[in-house]
Amino acid sequence: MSTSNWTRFNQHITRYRELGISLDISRMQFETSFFGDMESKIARAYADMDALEGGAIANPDEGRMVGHYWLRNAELAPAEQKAEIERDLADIKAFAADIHNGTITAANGEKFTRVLLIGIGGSALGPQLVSDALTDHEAPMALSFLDNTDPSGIDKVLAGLGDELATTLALVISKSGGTAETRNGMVEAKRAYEAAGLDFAKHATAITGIDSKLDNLAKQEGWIKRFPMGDWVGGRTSVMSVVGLVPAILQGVDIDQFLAGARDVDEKTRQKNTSENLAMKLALMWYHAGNGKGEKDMVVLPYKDSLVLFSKYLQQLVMESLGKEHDLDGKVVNQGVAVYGNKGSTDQHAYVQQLRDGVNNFFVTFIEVHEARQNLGANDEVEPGATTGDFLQGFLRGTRSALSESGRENMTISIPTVNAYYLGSLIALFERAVSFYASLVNINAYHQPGVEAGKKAAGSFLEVLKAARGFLADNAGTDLTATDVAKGIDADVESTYHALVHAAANASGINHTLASTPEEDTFSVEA
Ligand SMILES: O=P(O)(O)OC[C@H]1O[C@](O)(CO)[C@@H](O)[C@@H]1O
Repeated sequence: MSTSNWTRFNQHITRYRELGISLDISRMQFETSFFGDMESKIARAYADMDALEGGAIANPDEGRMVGHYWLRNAELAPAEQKAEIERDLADIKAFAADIHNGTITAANGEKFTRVLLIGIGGSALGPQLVSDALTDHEAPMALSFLDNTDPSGIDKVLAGLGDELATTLALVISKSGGTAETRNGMVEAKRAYEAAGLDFAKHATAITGIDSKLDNLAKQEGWIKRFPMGDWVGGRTSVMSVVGLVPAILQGVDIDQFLAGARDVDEKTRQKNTSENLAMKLALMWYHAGNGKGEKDMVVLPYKDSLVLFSKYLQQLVMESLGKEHDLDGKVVNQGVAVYGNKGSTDQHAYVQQLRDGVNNFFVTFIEVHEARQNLGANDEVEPGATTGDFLQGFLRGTRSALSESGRENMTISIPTVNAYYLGSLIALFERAVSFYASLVNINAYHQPGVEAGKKAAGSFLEVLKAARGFLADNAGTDLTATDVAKGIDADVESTYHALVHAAANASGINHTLASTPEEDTFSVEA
């Protein structure tokens, strides 16, 4: 390593010595003037964060406060929210104790042994990350997920539960209480419980907004429990609310430590000395790398299997927050930062070739975990003088050097180990970086207007599908093209074609005859 790299490393590593967390930005190629040039934007970002944490309507489009930082320090919250946070935390702990000790049992009187979490997006990604990162076969309850409306996916999970369904607690999570995928998962799960002779209500718990469709259903059917969600917690930042904490504690995760890790990072990154503020530095590096316009993608590479879902989690946190068409002044900006990655060194044998030699359209965030193995002293030498953990560190260092040599920017976040505390810390670090970055580029990070377009289009497609099936049935025995059907039901012809193909693939009575073009294909039902 050259002297200048070493000097730069010493200059540009920020260490929270008492927490054991550091950020090394020495391999990012910013000019020395960069931080000074950004000063006014930085000042605004700090002011925005103060206002947000102080209870301002930080999500103006939805007229909502943004309270996820209060979840780990209720003292900061307005009185009403403080009371809710404290009540929920006590309630979560009492509920978990009741489930674990058998005060609340399954309908057959036995203790619950498993959890089936039904949710999507922010109502699943956090629990998936926490479960994968922090639990193992010794967890008091195992967790399965229905996080899609894919029937074969649902079948696979339910089949995997088998007879254990009788002692499986269903946790249906939806902030809005009206998300189609989650509703469908719940309906299918309910059917499976009923098919096994089990009363779904006696196995179900809802986590949802007060008076949502789901809340009302759970109330009406007398589910075991309903945990309310405040509208001041966004889905993608809900992992430290009831959404993340209920499944976590059921699996034996130390939720107090999880919250403490986040609270400590919040505190450290609340102070306004940028050279000591890891979250602001992270946001500034995103700004620098992508020229404030997201021109470069963020590749997240944790060198630790237990963090493999972290980039998937960050995809929603970063991309749903920052991917916006308009800025806060209504100007079209098409902002965003794309995120991908899995884990090192595995990815070295997949796409790192392109990172090193191909198109330079990314920056890498390595996540280094100092502790190689919890069982220190295990005999894990794989050749004289080198352990598997030594290799893992070698590959991280090697990839960092190789990328730096070919002018690929990268930074490294280091943590001592993966546990509840440090997972909470990492999540907080990125949450705060997202908040800061949104201010640096003047966007609302807390709404998601773009998602609605796809939901509406899916709704229209289902209408076309129903009408197309009906039209085929009314014209049984006749070969019809998509154009014939589209005219008959007054729908867009391409949507009609896709609806007919889907209908034919999923019903034995509908024939699809392939011709040389989709236009000439015919569909029929037997008379
Ligand atoms: O918790 P809900 O309301 O079911 O929403 C699930 C996810 O759907 C989204 O609203 C996007 O469609 C996410 O923001 C959210 O995390």
